[in-house]
Amino acid sequence: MSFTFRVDLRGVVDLLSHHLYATPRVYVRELLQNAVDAITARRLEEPRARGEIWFEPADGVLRVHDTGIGLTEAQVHELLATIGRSSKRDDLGFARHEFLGQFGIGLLSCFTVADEIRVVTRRGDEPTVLWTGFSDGRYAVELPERQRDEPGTTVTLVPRRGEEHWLSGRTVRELAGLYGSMLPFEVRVGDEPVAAGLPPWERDPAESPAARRARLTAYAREAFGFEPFDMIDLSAPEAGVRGVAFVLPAPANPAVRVAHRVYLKQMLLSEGIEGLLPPWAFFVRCVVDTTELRPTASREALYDDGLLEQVRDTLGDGLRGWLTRLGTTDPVRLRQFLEIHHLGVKALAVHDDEMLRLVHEWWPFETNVGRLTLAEFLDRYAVVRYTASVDEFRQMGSVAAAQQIPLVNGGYVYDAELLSRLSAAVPGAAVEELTPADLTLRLDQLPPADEVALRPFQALAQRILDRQGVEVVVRSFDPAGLPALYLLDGDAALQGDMRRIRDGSDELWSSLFDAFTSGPEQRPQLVLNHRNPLTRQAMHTGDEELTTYAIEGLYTQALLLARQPLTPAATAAFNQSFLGLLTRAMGGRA
Ligand SMILES: Nc1ncnc2c1ncn2[C@@H]1O[C@H](COP(=O)(O)OP(=O)(O)OP(=O)(O)O)[C@@H](O)[C@H]1O
Repeated sequence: MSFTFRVDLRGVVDLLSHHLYATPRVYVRELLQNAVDAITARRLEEPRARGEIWFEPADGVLRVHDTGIGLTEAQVHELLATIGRSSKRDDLGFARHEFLGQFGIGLLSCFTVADEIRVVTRRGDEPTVLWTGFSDGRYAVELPERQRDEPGTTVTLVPRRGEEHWLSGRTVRELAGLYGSMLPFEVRVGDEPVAAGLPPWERDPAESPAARRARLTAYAREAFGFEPFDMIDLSAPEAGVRGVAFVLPAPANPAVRVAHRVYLKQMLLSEGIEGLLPPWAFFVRCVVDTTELRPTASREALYDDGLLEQVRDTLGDGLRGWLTRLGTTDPVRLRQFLEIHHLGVKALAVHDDEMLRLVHEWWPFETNVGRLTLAEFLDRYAVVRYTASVDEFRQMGSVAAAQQIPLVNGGYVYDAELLSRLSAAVPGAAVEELTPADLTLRLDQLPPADEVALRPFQALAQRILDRQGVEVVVRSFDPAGLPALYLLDGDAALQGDMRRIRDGSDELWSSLFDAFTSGPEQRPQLVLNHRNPLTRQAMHTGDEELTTYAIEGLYTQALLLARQPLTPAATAAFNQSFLGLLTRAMGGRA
């Protein structure tokens, strides 16, 4: 046996009117949309019919009149009284292309602000019908004596107590202007038209480029609250999309979802539509009109279907094309743009060769020979050697420069990723990562006789720095003024962190961290510079206590130069060395 679901009307009305829509403001949009659809339907039968929508806030209620197709009594029963029934779907239940609505629930949004909705409607020469709906789910249908003079519909909202302000003249004017000012019909509130002139996506052949720029700049200021760095015309004919992207004048946070203004057949759907552009395009805000993309029932989002995906790609291509054109037509401006939005462009270049070539050509990287683009760097030095972290660059930059190794800082967001795939996008570009271990290999070894002579010293130094988990190496390198160099590569840093966490955690966690730290231990290195007179002196003091202070002092100084944090053990070493050396300098014993 089968049964039919029963529905608690009061619950459904409450759910649809209060929980589907983000704000009561949208009731004006839903009324406008019904009026627009009714006029469209009428014009399918009478192409020259007037298209007028008139909001009349008066006598404590709001009336909305339209010159649309109207409804017969039978249609009123069928369409207004059945939740989910709509005249805007075809026999197979698909949304009809020419209408804005499709779900058969929009009118219910009025219950967010009204307790009672009255619809007086007339279709052709049929009698006028009055439908009255209440928020508790009841409705009544009457054939009033007084006939409408013309076909069309008037919807009257009787406000709910406490919600009267939503129906005030001021609010209605603001909301009708927001949602309806671009509509190709005459929309009025009281006696005032709400039209806002030429929509931003339209072009007027008589308008000069400068005048258009000024018009669009004013629009961006008003709609988005900023003076755009530039504007880009957008078009995706497959979905009837036309629009303008405004480039933000200041860096945007890539983690914040970007929302755009989307119009459907010239009526504003929402100011907060996400997902219209690819995620990397966080440096623009758009206004677009579409004829084909479909909104979800709340109209706060677009259906994420194949068509939207295609539109995303097409609009993304448009933005990418603007960027590459800027590189050829106005490089200075492109540099200004990159100063502001390099993060967005780099995010894009991680997957996009064309954008990577743009970064290669135009974005100046930090290097140990000054700021240079990768193209300039390759031109001069033939190979791009880079460090994968800012710390490594800080540790190695000046020493590498002294060894005639030009070095790029690849430590900022996306840079190492971009550098590692540069040769795929730029044929012939040679790229190599330089690790601290590579650098140590490039520093001069001591002559064998010196090595042998220094063995006792090195063993002592190693014993002292074992407490710090550091390996001691002696090399001879420039600049001679640098006594010691602290080198820590990424893997060693990670392993060190893991070990510290392991040692400070309970049994369960420490056994888990053991799994990560069980490989051969990679220790940071302290490279003592044999070319430095002070370091050389420290190697030959013949006084174990003084050597200990000197090694601890050189170690902590190298740590600070590498901008590494001082661990408790390093701080203790620093204190001991400093105080010990002071005491000795003043002629005492520690
Ligand atoms: N001003 C109007 N003139 C003529 N018919 C109307 C008017 N307003 C509503 N209707 C009729 O009532 C039906 C239900 O309207 P409602 O706004 O609830 O849903 P919809 O517009 O069909 O779809 P959606 O939920 O997507 O807005 C419409 O399909 C339409 O046939």
